[in-house]
Amino acid sequence: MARHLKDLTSVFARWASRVFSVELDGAPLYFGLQEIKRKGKAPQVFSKLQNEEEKCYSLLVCSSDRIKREKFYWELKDKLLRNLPPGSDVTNMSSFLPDVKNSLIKGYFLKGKPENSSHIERFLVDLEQQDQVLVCSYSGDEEKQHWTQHVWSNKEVTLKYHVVSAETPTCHPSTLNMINSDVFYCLDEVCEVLIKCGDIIPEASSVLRMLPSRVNARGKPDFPVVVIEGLDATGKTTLTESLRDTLGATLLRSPPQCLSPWRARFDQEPPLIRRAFYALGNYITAEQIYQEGMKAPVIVDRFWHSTAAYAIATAVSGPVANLPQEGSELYLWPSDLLQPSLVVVLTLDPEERKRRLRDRGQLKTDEEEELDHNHLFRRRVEEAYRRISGPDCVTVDASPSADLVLQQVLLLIRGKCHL
Ligand SMILES: Nc1ncnc2c1ncn2[C@@H]1O[C@H](COP(=O)(O)OP(=O)(O)O)[C@@H](O)[C@H]1O
Ligand SMILES: Nc1ccn([C@@H]2O[C@H](COP(=O)(O)OP(=O)(O)O)[C@@H](O)[C@H]2O)c(=O)n1
Repeated sequence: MARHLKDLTSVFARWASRVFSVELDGAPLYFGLQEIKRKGKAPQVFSKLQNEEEKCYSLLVCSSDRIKREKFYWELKDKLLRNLPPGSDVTNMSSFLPDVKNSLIKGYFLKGKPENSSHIERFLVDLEQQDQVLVCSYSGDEEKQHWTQHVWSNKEVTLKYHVVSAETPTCHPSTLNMINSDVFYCLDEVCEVLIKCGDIIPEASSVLRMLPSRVNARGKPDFPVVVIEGLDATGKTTLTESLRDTLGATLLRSPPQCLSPWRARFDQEPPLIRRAFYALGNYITAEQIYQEGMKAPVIVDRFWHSTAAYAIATAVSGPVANLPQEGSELYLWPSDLLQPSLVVVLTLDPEERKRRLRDRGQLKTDEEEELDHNHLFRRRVEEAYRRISGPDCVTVDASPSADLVLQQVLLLIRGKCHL
């Protein structure tokens, strides 16, 4: 057995209990495994194959080093699209043990034309030799009613399972691995990721140096702290600047100015690393809030709500129903991070938001770009904002004039913060 398969004893111990999810046309289709052949219809993933002769493969990225694993998975899609013959199809897939935390393994599902199978298989054998991926191929019987999964190891097929339909899991599989991977809940976990990725991203150590040596990220300042949240172009900058001027407050933002030189660099990295960067930004901003909040009220443009809501909304796909359920621990505020006195989320009709974006004519992050043409993503972000608890957020309609929005938020601040 190949070395990486030995390393994966725990994965194989429960291999037959695993469920596999393949994303087709944006929706996940699930299948499971059985050791004994039983009668039944082929799972949808296979019955949906356009061309009956198509060959299918799955690649699961299994390195035990999570930084390398995320980075390899992140870069693998491009590598597949570059190296596979034309006409091959690559979609996202994953494998997990239902309800078992941290059991999710991410990968890709491939379909190729039968005439390209030797080319594809040569490429997959090479890939497997890199000890980072677990390759399976799938074959159907004559009537394509019954499918078998062949687990590869060192160019050989070592295990075979019968493929069967599986029920849709009660929670989206991505939520199984979210804690301290997509969303961070304590500074130590954030630092651990950034320290470990120093080998492949030298900038990580410069970023870590921006963290004050004695962080008082949980301290409570004397003056109120008001966070303004919302999607891009909902009017956060306009409102936060007016609040600063009206209240004689200090205006801060997360990520803080000191991280600007590295932001574009970390925006290109896989979620684990990118989210750790933004999470660190919140802890640096928290320290600044504490210092400034001893002298005057503080207004903050984006904070932990942004980091968590975008991360959760990106990690799950599909409709809002796929988000972690309301009340889930995933929406809990980190216990070591300063809690603002008030969080206001600005909401805006999608058409008006687009109009403001166009008028501003600015470049957007890929995620903001995504918000524009993916209304499901936008709805997931807005709903995740709403579900985050401890401080909860108050939603304010940002479509009236800038002055009316300001007056409304001032009323909220006066009511909640006694200013
Ligand atoms: N209440 C408002 N009504 C109309 N236009 C607004 C309002 N608030 C902001 N804008 C305009 O919309 C655009 C986006 O606002 P901005 O404050 O930069 O948003 P954000 O900081 O949330 O990205 C700007 O051109 C701004 O002048
Ligand atoms: N505190 C923060 C702020 C931004 N972000 C990320 O940064 C992106 C939005 O930043 P942006 O610069 O476009 O926002 P605006 O300040 O332009 O409204 C989102 O994609 C978030 O993923 C974050 O994760 N945490």
